[in-house]
Amino acid sequence: MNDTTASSRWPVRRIAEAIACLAQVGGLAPRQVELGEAPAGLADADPLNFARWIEGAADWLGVEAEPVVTTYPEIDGFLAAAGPALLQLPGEPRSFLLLVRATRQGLILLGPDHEQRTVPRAHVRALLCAEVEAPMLPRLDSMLDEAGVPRGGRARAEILAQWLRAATVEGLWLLRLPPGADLRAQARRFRLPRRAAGVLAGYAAVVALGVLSWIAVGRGALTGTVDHGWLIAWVVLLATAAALRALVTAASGRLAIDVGALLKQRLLAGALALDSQQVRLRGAGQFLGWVLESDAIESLALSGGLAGVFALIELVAAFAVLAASGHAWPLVPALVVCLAAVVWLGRAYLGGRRRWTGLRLDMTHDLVEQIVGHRTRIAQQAPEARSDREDQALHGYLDAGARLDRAMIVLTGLLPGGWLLLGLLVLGPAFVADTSPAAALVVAVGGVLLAHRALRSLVGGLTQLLGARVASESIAPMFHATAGQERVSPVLRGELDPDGEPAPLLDVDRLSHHYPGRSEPALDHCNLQIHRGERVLLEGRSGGGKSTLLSLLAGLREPQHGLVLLDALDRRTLGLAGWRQRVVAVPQFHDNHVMTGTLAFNLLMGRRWPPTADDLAEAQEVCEALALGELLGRMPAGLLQVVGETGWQLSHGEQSRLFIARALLQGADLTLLDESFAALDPETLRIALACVLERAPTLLVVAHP
Ligand SMILES: Nc1ncnc2c1ncn2[C@@H]1O[C@H](COP(=O)(O)OP(=O)(O)OP(=O)(O)O)[C@@H](O)[C@H]1O
Repeated sequence: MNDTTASSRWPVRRIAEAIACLAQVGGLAPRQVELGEAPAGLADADPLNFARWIEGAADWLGVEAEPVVTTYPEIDGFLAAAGPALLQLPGEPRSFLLLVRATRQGLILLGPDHEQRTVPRAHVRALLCAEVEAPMLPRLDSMLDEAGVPRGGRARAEILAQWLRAATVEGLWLLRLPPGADLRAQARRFRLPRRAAGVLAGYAAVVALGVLSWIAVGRGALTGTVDHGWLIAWVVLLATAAALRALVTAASGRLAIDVGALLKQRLLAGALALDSQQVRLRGAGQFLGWVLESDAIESLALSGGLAGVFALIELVAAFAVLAASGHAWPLVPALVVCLAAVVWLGRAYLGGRRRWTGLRLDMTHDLVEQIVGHRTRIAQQAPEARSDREDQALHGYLDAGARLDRAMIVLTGLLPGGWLLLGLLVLGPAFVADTSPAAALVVAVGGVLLAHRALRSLVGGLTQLLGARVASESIAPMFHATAGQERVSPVLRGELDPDGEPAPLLDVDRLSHHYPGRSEPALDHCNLQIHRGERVLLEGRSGGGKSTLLSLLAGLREPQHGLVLLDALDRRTLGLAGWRQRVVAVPQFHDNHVMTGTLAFNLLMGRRWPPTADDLAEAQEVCEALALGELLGRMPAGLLQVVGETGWQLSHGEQSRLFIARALLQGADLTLLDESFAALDPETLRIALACVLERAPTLLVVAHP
């Protein structure tokens, strides 16, 4: 390691400070909170817990540390584009480099003295890859020596890249703002305000050049001074306007893509942060409606927003031209009246759009519910009664759609056309009576035409913006779902284990839960203690509240009364993410899902994604221990086989074991299984139970005798 790189190395003891400094230097404006020195056990924590602590520490600072696993050949590309990023150096003791950003000269690293230094990218790359390369080097070097090829040449690098093309480099984290962060901060990070101002200034210049070119044409035509030089000047003006317009279009396109990405990220984060119980209560149909609306909001808001702002610029130009035309009265007041009409009609359009969207969402909801319950309907509902409700709903929807169309026609068709007619009528007498100089009339007509174009863009943009507003009203819960998320200071797993009398891992004290609308509580003053290493079987009558208890223990529901403590800490202290890392639940079969994706993703989604090579090896091992090895052998792509609705179909018992494997692989302290063995034959049950007993550190199983 050269001196500069060595002096940029951060020890694990100062990792919290390192993340905070890097976030600050990287423009992520971290929260000003004290993290102090890393916990004593962090240096020796296993990689999974170590990674979780880093991600938790970043979260506490209000930034996101996204783990990255790159392949050996991709590491150069990663270093060239990453930053701010945390790079863990291989080997013991654990240490880090903080990559601020890449430049042409090399990588800018932030050192422990808070100084930034530029080091060659190759140095950092060599350090990160040393461990992966080491086993290959003796064979490679002797091969090169035998062939008489110098060891330092390109051949060595090329052969290594070939040999190690599937090898992975781990221990890399990108620091960035979380998708749920304040939108203004995110916009600043992408320099959106500055770029938007640039686009607007560019468009204003395009409009100004357009007006200037018309002034030039008008002057030339009216004064009869159309010569070669004049023509060239006019062409130059037009060409400049065209080139500038192309630039503005490209810049606004890029701006729209970045704003769209920001919105999408926010909505996705919101969707993931929604309370799962609430989502369930609303039903899949309403959720689908939200997803459709969220798709609409992006395109409507972006195209409408830009069109609207461009139209405002054109309107300002139109007012200026009309004011200078000598016909400011009555053209300027007439244009103001037209704008007032736009506002008034816009309000009517907004009301119609709300009604129409509401009906559409209701119909989407109903349709999905009917698809879900289709077989039941066919079996139980009289055929003649089946379409009554749909007919009524469709009628209402079509009626609302027709009204909305009428409002749209008035707004987008009649209004701009009406203005054009009005403007020309106002100027008509002056034309006929020849009372006004020709130049003034030409300028006035130009102003009327410019205002007509502006009005057309304005109403077009306005209808799209109003559509986006209505869509955003319907998906507001999804958009704001990330707002109230708790932040908790990171706690390293095992750090709290007391040395003396072992406290219970789980301590439930007088826990009660009452479902709304139910006369009896599902749980009433329930007490339970589970110590580390214990295996508890929970039996009880159907409807006795076992699943409710498990959902409370797993953090899927908030306790209404009573306490649930884990290692003597409550959920608020550990945070929802911290709680769910420590307690994993396998809900009843009908509440669990196989995602359409690879088997590996389905197994490791609760542990870490993307997975490391060790994660994949452990997933394979757990599958074999659960008697899924034979199934894996049959799958052509093994762990990478796509499963789920459109993929490889799994039997009931295979799915149950996939859910168990997913839970075991999460590496939680407490595993909760809700009738997970119900679908297994006695032999498979014996194997699966043995695997669970061996691998789950502490276990609570709900089962019927
Ligand atoms: N989401 C819900 N809303 C309202 N009531 C609910 C809800 N979930 C469960 N309940 C009610 O709470 C009570 C306890 O249900 P729970 O599912 O916890 O029982 P259980 O012991 O797991 O039953 P089983 O052994 O049949 O799975 C039942 O009376 C049930 O009807």
